[in-house]
Amino acid sequence: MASPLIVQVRRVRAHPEPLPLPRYETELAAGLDLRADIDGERVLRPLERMAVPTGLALGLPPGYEGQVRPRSGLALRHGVTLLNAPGTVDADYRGEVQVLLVNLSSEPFTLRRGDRVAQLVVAPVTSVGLSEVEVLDATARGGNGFGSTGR
Ligand SMILES: O=c1ccn([C@H]2C[C@H](O)[C@@H](COP(=O)(O)OP(=O)(O)OP(=O)(O)O)O2)c(=O)[nH]1
Repeated sequence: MASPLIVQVRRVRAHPEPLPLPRYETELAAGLDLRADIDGERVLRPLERMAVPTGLALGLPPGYEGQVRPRSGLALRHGVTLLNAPGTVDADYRGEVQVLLVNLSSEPFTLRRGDRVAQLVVAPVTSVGLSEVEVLDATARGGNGFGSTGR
């Protein structure tokens, strides 16, 4: 396999029981699991949201982004997902990565220290330049969208 892209990671606070660094849980997994760097427990009531600290800051190389994505198991089993999925971590962001969890179920959800709350996918970014025009090139679809092709 090609050598991996190296991404710098910094722990933003010390803790007597540090969490493991994110890792790929299977050989070809796309995402690195992000853990809740909280003390003890925190209950998310139905429809409550929370910026969950991960304890980590990243130094992504220029030309890359971090996508913070939901974990499907949490979503399916507990109705807990991300408000802003996918969250975007910019390559020039040096603050703590946070996970914007929301509890969309009708039951309280208990979050514990070290729980894996989201996954981080690092992806290349295409940076574009905009060219303003009066007329765009014609296509068969034109302005049709929003279900125009039927169900
Ligand atoms: O789920 C997320 C989304 C963003 N961020 C951090 C990294 C990102 O680089 C920064 C800004 O995010 P974004 O651009 O989405 O937020 P904004 O509301 O547009 O804020 P800003 O005006 O600071 O760009 O916040 C996270 O830690 N988690």
